[in-house]
Amino acid sequence: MIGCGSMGGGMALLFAEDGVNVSLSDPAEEAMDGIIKNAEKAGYHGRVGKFTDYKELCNSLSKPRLLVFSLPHGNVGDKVLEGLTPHLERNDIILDCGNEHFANTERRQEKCREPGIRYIGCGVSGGYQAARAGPSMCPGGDESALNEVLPLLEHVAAKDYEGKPCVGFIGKGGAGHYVKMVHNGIEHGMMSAICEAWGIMRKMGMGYEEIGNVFARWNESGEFKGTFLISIGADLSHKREGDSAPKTSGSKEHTLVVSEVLDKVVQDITGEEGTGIWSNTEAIELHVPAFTLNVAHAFRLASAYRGERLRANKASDNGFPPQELKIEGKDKEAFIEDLRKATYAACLASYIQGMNVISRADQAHEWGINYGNIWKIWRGGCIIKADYISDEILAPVLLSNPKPADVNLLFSERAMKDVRNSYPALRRIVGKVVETDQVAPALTASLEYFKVVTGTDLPTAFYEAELDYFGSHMFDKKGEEGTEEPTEGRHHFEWRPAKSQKGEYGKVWKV
Ligand SMILES: NC(=O)C1=CN([C@@H]2O[C@H](COP(=O)(O)OP(=O)(O)OC[C@H]3O[C@@H](n4cnc5c(N)ncnc54)[C@H](OP(=O)(O)O)[C@@H]3O)[C@@H](O)[C@H]2O)C=CC1
Ligand SMILES: O=C(CO)[C@H](O)[C@H](O)COP(=O)(O)O
Repeated sequence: MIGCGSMGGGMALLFAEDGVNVSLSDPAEEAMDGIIKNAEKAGYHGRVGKFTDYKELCNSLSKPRLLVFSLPHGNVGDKVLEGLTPHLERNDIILDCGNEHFANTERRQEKCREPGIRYIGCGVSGGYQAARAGPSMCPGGDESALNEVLPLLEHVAAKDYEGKPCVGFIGKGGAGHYVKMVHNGIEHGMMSAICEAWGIMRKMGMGYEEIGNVFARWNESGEFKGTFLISIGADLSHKREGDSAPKTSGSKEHTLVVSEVLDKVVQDITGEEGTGIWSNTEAIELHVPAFTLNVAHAFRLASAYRGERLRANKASDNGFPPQELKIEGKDKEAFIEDLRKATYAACLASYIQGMNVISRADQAHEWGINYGNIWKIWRGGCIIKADYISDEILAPVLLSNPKPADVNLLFSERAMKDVRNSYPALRRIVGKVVETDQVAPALTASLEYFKVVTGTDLPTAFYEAELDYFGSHMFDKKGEEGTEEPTEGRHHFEWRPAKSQKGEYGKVWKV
């Protein structure tokens, strides 16, 4: 295990628990000592050892060697690979379990081709708790190498509610890391919608624990049945300082922990993680409309700059704070039901947009993605696990052995039945949000998304006319054949001929 942080440490113990001898490598010796101590405590006697030298580390492994990376993305992995390569042999396998950028993965796969090292890019999900108990695993690259390690991975991976392992070959090249990256993009859309619903309930005067109880109910049945992010929302809402762990410094015993958390999401800016940036960049570069994912990302970026928000608040004479929402009795029940459906609609939008990014990339890179295996790995152990969405929305499409172009859930009558069913609630919630200045960027963007992507008469007609006016960018005309594809229009109108300041005409147009 190269990299013994929160994920690597958990996975090292997970492998040891499964009977595997694990050799650790990490610049921090105390991190390795901590893992060895925990392994001994758990009864995995002598199964975990530490190494500070790559040669000794590689000599400690049976052949073909399996090296698991759990490292920060970028240069670190390149340096580690460079250091290890002289001590590795043909057919050794690297299983990169970090959140690495797929282009780095493919570059390293290329580099490993000549020495015959097989490099698998394997996103893992579920956080550090799942690293210890069994994560969802998303491997891509050399299928023959994966087949060699699959029995081990199937043993340790998370299991879905039918006991099936949440791991399977995703596709060639960097496909595994790509799908994990988009998993995180979907995660961001869902987390944005869920926190927005939480913020709205707070403005309804609801207590933290009362909101937790609402999330617990949402998680029990209906469209949010078995949704990991909703279930942890329910759980965290009740956690108090000193309950199960020493209290956080400066906090009072028994304070609800969530009540003390500041409103900043910073890891895009600190560079700890890159998946949110990469998945949005990919959506834009592949021309996939991903309203919810893009806006969720911008929302967390804006949240990170607290100092700037404070200054802008002052400059704008206290900003535009959300008003209290006074909704009581039966109206409150109905409003919370609308909020549930609206939040679900935004989560569904996130899935639709994420799957569209994956299928577009699959077509571009010809990875031959196994969509049935995406369904399988997202069934359990991962952050976007959502039983209802998995069973009702994803299964009919992803298990039909679809061509990438047919993966678009917007074409699925089953998915669109849910969109139609939740849309009126989403509209009512966004209406209230606008009226009372609630903060709900992902919910609002999702409403716009569904309107736009199903719309057949968009105001972009006027946009196109203006583009042609100043840039002669051409346009298609209503009622013509062959206008469905995103190809350049066939008409230009000379809206205002170019003239010199003296009134002389410039370019002469053929019309
Ligand atoms: N945290 C999470 O929930 C999840 C994280 N991931 C991904 O898994 C990877 C690891 O994440 P996480 O465990 O949270 O991060 P950590 O920062 O906790 O762990 C990374 C570890 O790698 C070590 N490291 C740095 N350089 C080297 C090196 N040259 N050789 C060996 N080890 C090195 C670090 O040591 P030091 O601290 O001393 O620099 C650290 O112990 C990342 O790619 C992350 O994106 C994936 C899924 C979930
Ligand atoms: O990969 C993960 C989960 O799937 C990690 O938890 C990761 O740290 C989340 O970070 P980000 O919100 O920046 O994607």
